[in-house]
Amino acid sequence: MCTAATYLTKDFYIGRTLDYEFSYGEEITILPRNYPIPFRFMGIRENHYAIIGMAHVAGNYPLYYDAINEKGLGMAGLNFVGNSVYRKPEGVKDDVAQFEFIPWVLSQCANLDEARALLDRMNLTDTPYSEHFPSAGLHWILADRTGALTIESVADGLKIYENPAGVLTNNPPFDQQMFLLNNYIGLSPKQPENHFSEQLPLSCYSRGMGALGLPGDLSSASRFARAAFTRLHSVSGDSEEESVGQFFHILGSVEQPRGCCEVADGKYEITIYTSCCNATRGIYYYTTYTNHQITAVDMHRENLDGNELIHYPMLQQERIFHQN
Ligand SMILES: C[C@H](CCC(=O)NCCS(=O)(=O)O)[C@H]1CC[C@H]2[C@@H]3CC[C@@H]4C[C@H](O)CC[C@]4(C)[C@H]3C[C@H](O)[C@]12C
Repeated sequence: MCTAATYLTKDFYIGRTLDYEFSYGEEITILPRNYPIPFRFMGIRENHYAIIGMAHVAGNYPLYYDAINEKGLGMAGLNFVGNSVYRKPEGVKDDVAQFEFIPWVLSQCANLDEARALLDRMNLTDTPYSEHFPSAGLHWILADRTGALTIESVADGLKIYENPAGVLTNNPPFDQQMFLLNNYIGLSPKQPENHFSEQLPLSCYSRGMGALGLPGDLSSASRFARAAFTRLHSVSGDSEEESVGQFFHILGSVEQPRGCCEVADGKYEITIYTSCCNATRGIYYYTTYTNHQITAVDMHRENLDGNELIHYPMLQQERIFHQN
């Protein structure tokens, strides 16, 4: 499972957890402005916005999982297995292979409005990257500081939803996830009043009882509700440290410790990495399962006019600061 979220303070942030039982060997990857992007059906784009994100680099091609561009637009792909249905290229609309979706949007759209117009004329195809990489069943969150969309290619077409919750997890489809939030209409960060019965002398015996009933398990619908509640009630200062710190707390509410989600005999899904991109400033922050120190890769510290891919492996070593 995975969870993605957006966050707005002075700057705009977007990030995700990547939860799985193994890693594909992903790296923080910068696609500079003059690195030609070959699209399967749409020609080669020689010049474009610079992009930074997490990608598996295959044959010098960045297969992005999540990324931002230099204009402040961000996007993340999350598993949507069993519901995603892609089409064949038709030569009518813009045919875009599922694995090219993130570079397709981020290379040419400066904001959500431009992306909406692009999505209106797009056909998402099932074309695999190669025989080693069959097309992944995904859905996406696409966001800038003005709002967020969820994009789902399903049996009856390409669905584009406004996403006022600012979070995305996995199944079920997004409209059902939003509907299920109705179940939690009574939840609040404030202490509850006794609406149960005036005939009983009920009272709060602990702090935090306003959100009693918020699900604590790791299922996708439960993570959706928990991440949405945490994000929508989030309070932080607007400095970079406070914003990034708070963002990691939002996604920390849905992180997966090894042992709680068994996917096969003795195999467990864990939060392999958590990212937080400052989309305004082009900085990719991350932590990994084994390294809690927030580490940053800043696209503007690289030559963005270059034409070579730049990639950094995630630092995995936990560093404990010994205070005495
Ligand atoms: C496995 C991950 C989702 C984790 C998740 O959600 N786990 C819950 C399982 S469950 O929801 O409970 O069933 C997803 C998220 C992004 C994906 C890559 C996107 C680029 C590229 C697209 C190509 O077409 C295929 C290879 C490719 C490298 C993809 C591999 C893999 O698919 C990645 C890593």
